[in-house]
Amino acid sequence: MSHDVPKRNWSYPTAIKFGAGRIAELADHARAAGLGRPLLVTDRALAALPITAAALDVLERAGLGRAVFSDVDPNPTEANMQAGIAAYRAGGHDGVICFGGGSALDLGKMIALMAGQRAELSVWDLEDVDDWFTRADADAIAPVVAVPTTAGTGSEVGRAGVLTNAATHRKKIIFHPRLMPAVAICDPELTVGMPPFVTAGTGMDALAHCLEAYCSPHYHPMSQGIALEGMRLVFDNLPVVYREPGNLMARAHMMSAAMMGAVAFQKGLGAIHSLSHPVGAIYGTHHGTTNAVVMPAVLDFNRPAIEERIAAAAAYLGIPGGFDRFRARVVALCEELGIPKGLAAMGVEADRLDELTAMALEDPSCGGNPLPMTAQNTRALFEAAL
Ligand SMILES: NC(=O)c1ccc[n+]([C@@H]2O[C@H](COP(=O)([O-])OP(=O)(O)OC[C@H]3O[C@@H](n4cnc5c(N)ncnc54)[C@H](O)[C@@H]3O)[C@@H](O)[C@H]2O)c1
Ligand SMILES: [Fe+2]
Repeated sequence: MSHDVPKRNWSYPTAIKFGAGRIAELADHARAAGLGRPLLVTDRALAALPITAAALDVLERAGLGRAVFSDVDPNPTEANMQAGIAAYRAGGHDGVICFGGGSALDLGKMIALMAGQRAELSVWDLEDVDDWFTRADADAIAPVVAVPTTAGTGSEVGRAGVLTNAATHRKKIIFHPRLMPAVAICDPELTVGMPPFVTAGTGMDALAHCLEAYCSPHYHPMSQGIALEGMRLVFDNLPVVYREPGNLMARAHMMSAAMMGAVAFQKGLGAIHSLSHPVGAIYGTHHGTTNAVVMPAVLDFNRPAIEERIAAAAAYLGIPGGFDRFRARVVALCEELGIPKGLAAMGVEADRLDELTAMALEDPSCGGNPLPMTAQNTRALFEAAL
């Protein structure tokens, strides 16, 4: 019966240097990854913070310079990428240090991916569809060192970046197997200064990755286990870091949960992400916060397909009472974290739901949802989440 065994491509993460204070090792790991003239890519707000100056000091003391590119928007765009490529080429750099949240990490990865490619290749030709990545010259991809300062996207252990096409208002997942950072430096001290709403939203992104991976129907038992334990880490630690920003152990657990979510979601994402991507592309809302807002409605939507599976998760997580209590726990967590009560509270307009529905159905995350998504049920889902 060997023909019943599914064919799958699994890939597991990069080297991870985990622990408080490990940013002090940045120059050593950058050199080991082959970087002699790195460009540190971060965003404008982070560029002004002491954690960034301290990281640059480490590089400078080791003779690696302190070149920075910080023209990065939240939900970064192709224009950000082109400006970054120009800075990379002008500085004669030989690799990228991605320093920040998902926006800076992804944009840094896009610069590393595209700076050495032939001029005719558009980044949109490398969308995560079929084997489009083969259009890129793999040997031209610059090495990347990733330093997350949020605990949510897990981009530091992933092979993709999310880029917004400002012309079409589409958020696209750009993928290449060689885009995996050579090393990720995960220092929980870097996440302590996140504003509370960023702590909340990014932590809910990690939960969304674990939850969607766990519920996805695809066969991937390793991801299944990782997603379940990732959910436990979020439920146990996200309220703690929100209340006590300086709790380093809880911050460390959230960094682990973020990476576990990203490792797990190679199993698949689902309706949470397919709804959230168009909302983020049109309204510029924070990704993880948007995921949290739609999460209860998506749980209800998928209930017929996931009720038993969620009951099993609830039992593992110490939430007695099956699906209903699990859902109630998600809602209570959102309330505790001050997550907006619906998409309307984030500025989403009812008269744009048809457009958002069409965009959600184009999003590749749909494919991992436990139930098929149609124009009718997706529009109804948006209404429920409004
Ligand atoms: N590559 C992936 O697999 C993947 C997965 C999920 C999401 N994403 C993408 O990542 C982006 C979101 O990333 P994010 O949620 O990490 O937010 P973000 O990178 O947009 O950062 C949010 C805000 O927090 C600030 N900030 C970050 N770290 C800080 C710190 N330590 N102290 C103070 N301020 C800090 C930033 O300056 C920014 O203003 C979206 O574009 C999303 O689509 C990517
Ligand atoms: Fe996400």
